[in-house]
Amino acid sequence: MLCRNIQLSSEMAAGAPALRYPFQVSERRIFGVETGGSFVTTEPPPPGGSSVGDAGTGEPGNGYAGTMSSATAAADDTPLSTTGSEPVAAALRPRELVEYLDKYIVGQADAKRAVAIALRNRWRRHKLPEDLRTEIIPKNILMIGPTGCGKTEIARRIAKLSDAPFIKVEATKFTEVGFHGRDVDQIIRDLVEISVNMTKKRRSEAIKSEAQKAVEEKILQILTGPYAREDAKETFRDLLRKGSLNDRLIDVEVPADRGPGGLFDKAGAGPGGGAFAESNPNVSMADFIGKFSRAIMPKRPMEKRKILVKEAMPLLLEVEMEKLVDMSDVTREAIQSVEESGIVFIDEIDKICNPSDYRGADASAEGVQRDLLPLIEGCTISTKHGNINTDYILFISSGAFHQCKPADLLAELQGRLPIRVELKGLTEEDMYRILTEPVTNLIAQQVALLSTENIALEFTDEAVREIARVAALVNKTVENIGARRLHTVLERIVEQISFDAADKPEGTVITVDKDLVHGRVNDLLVESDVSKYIL
Ligand SMILES: Nc1ncnc2c1ncn2[C@@H]1O[C@H](COP(=O)(O)OP(=O)(O)OP(=O)(O)O)[C@@H](O)[C@H]1O
Repeated sequence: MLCRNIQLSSEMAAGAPALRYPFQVSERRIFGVETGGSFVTTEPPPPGGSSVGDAGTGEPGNGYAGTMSSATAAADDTPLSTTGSEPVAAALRPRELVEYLDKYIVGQADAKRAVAIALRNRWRRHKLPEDLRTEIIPKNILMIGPTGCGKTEIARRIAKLSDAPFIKVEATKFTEVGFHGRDVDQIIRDLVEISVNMTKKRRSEAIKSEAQKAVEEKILQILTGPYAREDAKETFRDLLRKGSLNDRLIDVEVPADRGPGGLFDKAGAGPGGGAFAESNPNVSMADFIGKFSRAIMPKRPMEKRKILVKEAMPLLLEVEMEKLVDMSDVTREAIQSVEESGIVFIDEIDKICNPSDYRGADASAEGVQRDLLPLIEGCTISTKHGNINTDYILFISSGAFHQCKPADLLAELQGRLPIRVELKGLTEEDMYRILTEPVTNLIAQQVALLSTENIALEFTDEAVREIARVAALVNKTVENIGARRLHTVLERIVEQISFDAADKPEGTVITVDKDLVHGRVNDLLVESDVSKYIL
């Protein structure tokens, strides 16, 4: 492919203030290499596979030089669980779980280990005889570390890996002062909703191809009649699959509240003109889940209508899926999944805790701790899907503990958070590693985004180091928001490129080098008041 190499770096740096950092030309490593016209990445080995672990432990930068596709990111997030009650991920050894986490999160070894052990303990507990199993409660975790250093990310990743229902809440939401005091039981109710949706989605995915087959048969029967010869039917099947019959009108029985002029508006992608109408039966799962959840409750009236094949397909698919997924099974599985594998992440727990020498009258903070206690100790919460026992839910609490210490929490709560792990603040070197090592790191994401416009975006190693340096500096001088700073700095650097990309000729190569980074952020660094608002 012909690549027009635009030295955008010098173009953009031309108007930039004089460089204040003497920079040496060191090894010039380019990140984001074009391969055969598209960006691809080395597929990370499957979590739990024997080869887990290279990316997290290799030389910084190796993990992403090159390439990435959005498909990779999706594949990587695929959970391992299929069974709900005993997730496959829990069967991974702690070492493997840590190696998996290493692919996404830099450093924070203690926290990774603690979470990996907690997950493994779930698996161990399942192996025990029932009388002993009921005695063993999860060892909840207290993560202590500054904002943006990876606390939530560790918990979220492990939940995703094990397909466990996961919820993050801010403890401060429950303070009694003001008008917005919330009922802590709502945490569990929300978790159940999440679990029901996950289970529905899992089950729907599992039966989707079966449902599609049934729809195909139904439409073929309408088109060819009940006594058609097999070979004629096969010809029609071919045409149907190719979409050649999409605009044929057929008489079909569909739910009365669907179809043109029916319940779905255009935004809802109804067959009256939205995405459904344009698509074939490969309805997006998200679309389907939304419609499906409305569809499954009461039995809906059906009506015979004359509609196009392409309109009938999604409607019939809905009906078939409705038949195949049993909602009472979904609810049962969802509840079991919450009770056995649910993870509740309570952030900012330090904000509902008063320092021991505090003499004020803030009863609300302690009140919230008292409210949370039964949940964490184990109790039964009633939800619209049924009662939930919280005994075996894993609670991970976290906080920076700048103003107070874990010992200032209620003694009972401390007892329920027996595992303490400290996460470290991120250094400049950590920032560099975060930019380069995780499989879906920020640089690879930018490269992938622009590759959709057939633009090859490259970052020199020096540029990446400079981004890390700037992020660490702004964190130090303005406010420490941890790795979140990388987003703001990087966005500022690529903003112009992103804006112009769609107007560039295909195959354009854009190189971000140290000069370009300076040009974009240097002025902000000089005036920390400005950087406070912009970075
Ligand atoms: N050590 C790390 N490695 C890779 N990415 C990280 C790391 N730390 C933070 N990040 C990224 O920074 C963002 C914020 O991290 P996270 O949500 O884990 O913060 P946190 O420690 O839970 O802070 P807070 O308590 O403020 O929520 C996420 O996008 C996460 O991926």
